[in-house]
Amino acid sequence: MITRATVIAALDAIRDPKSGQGLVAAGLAQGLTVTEDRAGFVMEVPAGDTALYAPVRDAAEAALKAIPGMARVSVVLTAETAPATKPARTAALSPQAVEQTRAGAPVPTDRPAHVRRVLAVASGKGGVGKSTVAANLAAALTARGLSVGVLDADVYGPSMPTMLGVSGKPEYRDGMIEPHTAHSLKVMSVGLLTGANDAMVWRGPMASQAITQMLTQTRWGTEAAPLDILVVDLPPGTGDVQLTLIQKTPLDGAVIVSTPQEVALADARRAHALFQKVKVPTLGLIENMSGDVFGRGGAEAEAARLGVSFLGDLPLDAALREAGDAGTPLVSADRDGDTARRFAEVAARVADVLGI
Ligand SMILES: Nc1ncnc2c1ncn2[C@@H]1O[C@H](COP(=O)(O)OP(=O)(O)OP(=O)(O)O)[C@@H](O)[C@H]1O
Repeated sequence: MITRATVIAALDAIRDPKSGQGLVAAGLAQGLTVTEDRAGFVMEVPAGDTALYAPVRDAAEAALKAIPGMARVSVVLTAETAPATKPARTAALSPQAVEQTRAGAPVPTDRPAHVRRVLAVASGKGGVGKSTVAANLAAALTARGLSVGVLDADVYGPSMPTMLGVSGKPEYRDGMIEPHTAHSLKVMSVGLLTGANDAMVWRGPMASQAITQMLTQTRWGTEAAPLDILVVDLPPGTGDVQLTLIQKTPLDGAVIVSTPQEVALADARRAHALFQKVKVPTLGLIENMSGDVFGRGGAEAEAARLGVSFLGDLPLDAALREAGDAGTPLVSADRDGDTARRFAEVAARVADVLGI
């Protein structure tokens, strides 16, 4: 029988690199749950500090696994939503896009060519696993035999290059950007325009211009081989950047990812309100990190309150993070696993409501 005191002692033996205090004392073990043979918690750190804290998470995981009798450990490292003001950086935009970035220049809102459906994956709050869900949902849609693209529009922290294992500036050919292909997905990311490790935030007009360009000038499909669905990973939050993006992107629907906690659900409500404002249908809510640490069922109840569908829940599963860190979505790496099956159910509901 593992006691809470044993777990706290193990965690406090690990130092927060910033304050020098033990992890629990430093307030870095949120939602700490200890059951008979399991322990888990969430480490929420400021955006930009995730690289600093990744080894700390690994050390915490190792320390908990070393406790005799411990069967399962879940430590989730998440970043707070990026602050709104960060220095703007110059992105590698095409000459047309630079021209369109001028104040007052019209922004095209055309649909991307040869793409049947455009789906947004959104979250009101950062760090709830939106990108993980987007990558695995996309993989689950390909497993249904659909042709699928992923547009990583998360200007605050583009994670698709890492999660899908793609790198290198995309090529322009015949006036179009050639997307990368990985795990049968066509991939384009805001991170590929400047480099995946280049932490960067664009100002609103620059960001939405870059995304419009990636949306409409990428060769997602051809007349002979159209793309069935493009999954757009939006930046987390419900501010002006998100509003501008969803106004300028021709979306057929949105799914909102939330953890079961009230604070994330409140932000999910705001995200739904934002989509209502611009008349994009919310196809439903997805509960991520469902289970011991955060509880479960919060998103389903919230969906009922909002009058939208509940699309399914996804467990807190360290394998999801490990697969993402290694550049292969878990759904592709372990097709028959329990988590892949849960994603398949969500994908079936999404495909059904979009009529693909
Ligand atoms: N169901 C899960 N089980 C375990 N770990 C998860 C799960 N979902 C996401 N994670 C991990 O949580 C962290 C945050 O996930 P992710 O980057 O997908 O979140 P996000 O909401 O897109 O973040 P951001 O708001 O920063 O863009 C990552 O380390 C990811 O691997």
